[in-house]
Amino acid sequence: MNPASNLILVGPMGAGKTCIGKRLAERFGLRLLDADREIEQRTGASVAAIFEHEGEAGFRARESAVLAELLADDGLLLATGGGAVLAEDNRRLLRERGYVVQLLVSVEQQLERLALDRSRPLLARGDREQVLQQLALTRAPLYAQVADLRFDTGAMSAADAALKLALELDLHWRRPPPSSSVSGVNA
Ligand SMILES: Nc1ncnc2c1ncn2[C@@H]1O[C@H](COP(=O)(O)OP(=O)(O)O)[C@@H](O)[C@H]1O
Ligand SMILES: O=C(O)C1=C[C@@H](OP(=O)(O)O)[C@@H](O)[C@H](O)C1
Ligand SMILES: [Mg+2]
Repeated sequence: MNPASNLILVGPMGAGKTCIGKRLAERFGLRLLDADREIEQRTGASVAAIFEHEGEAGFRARESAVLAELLADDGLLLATGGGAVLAEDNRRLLRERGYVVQLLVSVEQQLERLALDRSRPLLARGDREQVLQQLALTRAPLYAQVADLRFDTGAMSAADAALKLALELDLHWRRPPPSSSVSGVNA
């Protein structure tokens, strides 16, 4: 949706949604929310523990509920989890409630960035490269369905990626005017 007051980051694990999101939130004066952290806070358990005890279906149900709750608000920078686009209702919500940026990353870069990571349960399911390739195949079209803008995080640092993406957003993201100017009332 454009104009939109929320900025939403989607994309695969290791694309940089969480760490680029932090920098963009500061740059644009948005309230930073990370869907995974919000799920963990509400559940009192880690993402890995939720997968272990409730299965992926249990995690997805929690994820959908949290996305709906968080996106009732405005002025957010929402870093989603990589599977947030799986449910059609989630995709509709993301499109309706924000300007959606799809972060692109190659499987090679994912493998490098996540080499030491033990917190992502989907990466513990077998050969990491095969898992990531399979996820990329099935999910790339879903990210594309919701994206207003695509941004390749490529071979640059997270800090540089955030700076470059901010410049792109300055060009393309139309934010609604502050509510005071909409109503014509000045404090
Ligand atoms: N553009 C980048 N270049 C190098 N490392 C990155 C980049 N973006 C993210 N990282 C690193 O990759 C890891 C995963 O990033 P994260 O923001 O958690 O990804 P996501 O939330 O999309 O899964 C972190 O260690 C982060 O520092
Ligand atoms: O791709 C996925 O299905 C997942 C990605 C993770 O978030 P990040 O994309 O922030 O790593 C987290 O939500 C969970 O491990 C499942
Ligand atoms: Mg993340």
